[in-house]
Amino acid sequence: MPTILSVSSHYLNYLNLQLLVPIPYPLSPNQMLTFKPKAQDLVNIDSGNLNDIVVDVQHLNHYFGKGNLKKQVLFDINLQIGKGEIVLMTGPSGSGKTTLLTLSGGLRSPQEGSMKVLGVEMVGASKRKVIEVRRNIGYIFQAHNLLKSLTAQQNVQMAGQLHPQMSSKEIKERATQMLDAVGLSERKSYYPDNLSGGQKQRVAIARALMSHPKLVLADEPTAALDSKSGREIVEIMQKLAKEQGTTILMVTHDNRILDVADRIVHLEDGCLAQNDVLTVSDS
Ligand SMILES: Nc1ncnc2c1ncn2[C@@H]1O[C@H](COP(=O)(O)OP(=O)(O)OP(=O)(O)O)[C@@H](O)[C@H]1O
Repeated sequence: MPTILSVSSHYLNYLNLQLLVPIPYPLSPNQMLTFKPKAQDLVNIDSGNLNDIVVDVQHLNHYFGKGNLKKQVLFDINLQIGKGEIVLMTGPSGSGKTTLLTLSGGLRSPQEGSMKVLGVEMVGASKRKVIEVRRNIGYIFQAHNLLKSLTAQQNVQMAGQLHPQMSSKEIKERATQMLDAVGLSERKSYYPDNLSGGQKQRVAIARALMSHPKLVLADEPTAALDSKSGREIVEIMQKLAKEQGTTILMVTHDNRILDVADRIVHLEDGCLAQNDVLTVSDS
């Protein structure tokens, strides 16, 4: 009898997936998991709306808490991010970076002002619309959220399940291609526990970019890594994003990686410093 592994429902919700069968543990490296997107979520983004502005934030305010405990954490944010742009967001702890990132990713509902992501107004958007947007976004977090019971290859393949137009064969091929691109050709059948921190983060990048997302949101992806691995991670992200025309919004405290940005924006006490343009030298 195989042991039945319970997959966190939080994790599946995050991927907007529904588990069709219990997962026997451990899976053999070649085994393919069967998930399907929840039927009501099968709607596509109309990329005709995009006009090359991927994130368009106007006069956005955000509050936590209610009544006497209500506290404003974002103040009149205005930010436009174009197609293929790599924008780094810096700022002191508590300045609102993660809040702005999670709002941009449809992981939190914006309340006031306007926030268009991939052409969709997220203020007041239905759950269905939000899920539709999220399917076109790749997320990379400091905690890589890999499933321990799945190999590197299977973890990456899971992201392909969000896209019903991709056949199982295509999903497998694309996952292999992405793991090759992040330099993990020799580690595809490894489980996360047998990978280093940098290697796990590479798997997370391969997973985030697996289905050609239009937007990648990364929250301190190098925080847990030594400087060499951190550098490698952002360079891989930069290269893949430029090749695929993907937009990246990345929160970072890591001064050593600022040069990968096309633009740096700075948050201070919930306010965005505007026109903080980085001049990247070619030398
Ligand atoms: N769920 C929440 N409920 C209430 N307050 C929150 C919540 N999440 C964040 N905050 C508050 O909102 C403010 C901004 O937090 P946020 O996590 O966005 O900052 P940050 O710039 O990402 O910080 P760090 O660099 O430390 O991660 C902080 O004052 C924080 O305490």
